Amino acid sequence: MDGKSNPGVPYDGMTDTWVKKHRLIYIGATRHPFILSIRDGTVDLSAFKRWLGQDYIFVRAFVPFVASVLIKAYKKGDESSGDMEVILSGLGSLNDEIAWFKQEASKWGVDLSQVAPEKPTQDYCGFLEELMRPEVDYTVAMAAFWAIEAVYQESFAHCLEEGSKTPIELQEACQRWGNDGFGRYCSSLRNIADRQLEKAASGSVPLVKVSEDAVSKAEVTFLRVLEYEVDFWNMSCGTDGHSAPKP
Ligand SMILES: Cc1ncc(CN)c(N)n1
Repeated sequence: MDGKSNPGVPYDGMTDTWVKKHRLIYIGATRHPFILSIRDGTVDLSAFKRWLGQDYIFVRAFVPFVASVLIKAYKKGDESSGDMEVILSGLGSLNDEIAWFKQEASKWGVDLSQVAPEKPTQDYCGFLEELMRPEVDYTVAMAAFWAIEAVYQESFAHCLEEGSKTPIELQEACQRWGNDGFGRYCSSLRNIADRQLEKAASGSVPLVKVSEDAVSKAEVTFLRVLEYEVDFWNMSCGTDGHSAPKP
């Protein structure tokens, strides 16, 4: 699972190997029919409103998860890595994101205080809780953090590409995650995850078993993130069997 088995072929990092290896599910998460419907302008606005309410609940749960990653970065004690600064900037953006959700909800007439979490939201938030445990390795938590942000970045950036017919009233939402600055932030998260994975894969001898474990756990965690993201989009579309659109 070290992704370096081809001598002579440029090595882009473990996360790149995973994206290539798990291409189908990665495409499933980043080119989901919900996103494609925004991009081609056919999106059902009740689906968008459902996504808005559920994602507000998710983002509130995501904040303590990111805080837990910050604690892990601090405990690692490598001040010169700059990891804490990157993660802190993420927490700052989440503060803006929560304010944006409130403003957007009032624009669309969604009463956030009345939104109850659907099953996929509950499950995804439960997964974040699991990842917050102190015994979860920093490498595993960072891989999850990068994957969660990257799915939104790639999905919403696709809705802003040339030729897309994203309705004007949804463009601001797409800009939030599809802008270049968010893209650079995701690259920083990816670099941290890749560096950690690289260290774990080449682990110092007495810790070899622990490190290899972290690498395989991180890959499984990456896949679980993609599955949760697909379920989340399915729920937004009303195609998950739990939340059929109200007539
Ligand atoms: C479900 C989900 N995944 C990712 C993100 C990006 N923070 C989000 N807001 N919601």
